[in-house]
Amino acid sequence: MYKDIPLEEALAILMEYTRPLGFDEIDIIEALGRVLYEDIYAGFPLPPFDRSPLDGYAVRAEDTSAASRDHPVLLQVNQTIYAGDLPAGPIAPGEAAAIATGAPFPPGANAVIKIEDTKLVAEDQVLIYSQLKPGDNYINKGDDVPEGERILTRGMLITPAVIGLLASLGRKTVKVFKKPKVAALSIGDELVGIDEPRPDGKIYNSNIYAISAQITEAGGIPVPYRDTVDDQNQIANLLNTCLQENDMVITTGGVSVGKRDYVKEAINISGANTLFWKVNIKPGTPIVCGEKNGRLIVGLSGNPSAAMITFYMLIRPVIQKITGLQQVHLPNVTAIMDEPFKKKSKQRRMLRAKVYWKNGCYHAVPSGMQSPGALKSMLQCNALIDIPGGKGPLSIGEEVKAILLSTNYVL
Ligand SMILES: Nc1nc2c(c(=O)[nH]1)N[C@H]1C(S)=C(S)[C@@H](COP(=O)(O)OP(=O)(O)OC[C@H]3O[C@@H](n4cnc5c(N)ncnc54)[C@H](O)[C@@H]3O)O[C@H]1N2
Ligand code: MOO
Repeated sequence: MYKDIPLEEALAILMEYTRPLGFDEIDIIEALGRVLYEDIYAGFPLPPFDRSPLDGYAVRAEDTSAASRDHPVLLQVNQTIYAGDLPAGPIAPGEAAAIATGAPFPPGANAVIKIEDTKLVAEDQVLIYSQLKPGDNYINKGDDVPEGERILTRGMLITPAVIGLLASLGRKTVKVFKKPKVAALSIGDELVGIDEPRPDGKIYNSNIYAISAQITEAGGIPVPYRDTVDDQNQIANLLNTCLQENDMVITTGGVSVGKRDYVKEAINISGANTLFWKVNIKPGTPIVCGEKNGRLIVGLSGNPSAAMITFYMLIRPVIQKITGLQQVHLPNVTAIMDEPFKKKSKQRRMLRAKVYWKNGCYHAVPSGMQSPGALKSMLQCNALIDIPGGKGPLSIGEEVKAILLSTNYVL
């Protein structure tokens, strides 16, 4: 078992035990936010035929070479092509085809003049008021996506644009990585459920809800369990149930050095192998991690903000890797402190902060009280300022590294 290890080392250990789970085939309409399991190749070009980008007339550009505002050219309209139609036939010299946006080009035409630069003078005669070059307003088949191109790749997050492309290629269903089931359980004699009365000295179990929401946000399926009291055998039994029924287990509370902090012992009793205890990061230091049959148990601090922050740094990338996502690391930016942070910190600290864009660069302010049990400061927190151990206090104007948790408030 490793003890007091750097954050990056803890993450590397967790990642080592993390594998994707296979795939589900689902309707594309259900696929937003899932991760592509398959590479997608274009079975046909997009657009699938040469087409007009405008409502107007398809012409031979050569026929318009003498056209101007004062001396329009008269062409014979030999057909009308609407979107969804096929051309009735080619156009010959001196002819034009009325054409709608998205309609296929007739053979012989090599440009489109927009309707505003023409005037219909009889049912089948049109005046052309400007010159065109071959290829003007002409969309070739495959201009957007050539046939055979690998347009989407395994491991990509499915966005609305991905869904649009799948539909353009006629895909009704798509293979996506399976979501992991992640057990969430909270440990502590002081906890009561939100549907129960709260006697003095007790607190509502908020972690189970916040952590479940973070599991969902990371792409997993949260499976909340009833909270459990500080009893090592009960915790161990519950851990084993959770391990059997889920792909991973997250607990909060009972990981420190108190007499009744039993999660470390319970991991042992459950038959899991302890991988590490304590990570060099404030808040959330006493995090513990075990593994049994390739499934991870991660015990986070009971302190609500500490649990959420260590979740962002250590659990989110793990769940995202199980969901098959290629890009799991949070982006970071350099920001300028707009308020001081007065504490010097022995350990590396993740300071809850609000980052925003001002005068051409990022700025940051602490987002409130930094005590590990204070939750309100997570409300406006869109970033964690990564302060190395031994550094601080931070003064106004100082440059810091800010790890972005979301783009809320950033712009
Ligand atoms: N003597 C020492 N004491 C502590 C140390 C230490 O090194 N020496 N470490 C401190 C640090 S750092 C942390 S972090 C906490 C971690 O404590 P635990 O993970 O054992 O958590 P608990 O003691 O069970 O709870 C801490 C705090 O959070 C509240 N809590 C717990 N569960 C929930 C929940 N589900 N929902 C809402 N709030 C919860 C709990 O009531 C406590 O107030 O230990 C320090 N102590
Ligand atoms: O590591 Mo703890 O969450 O700071 O008090």
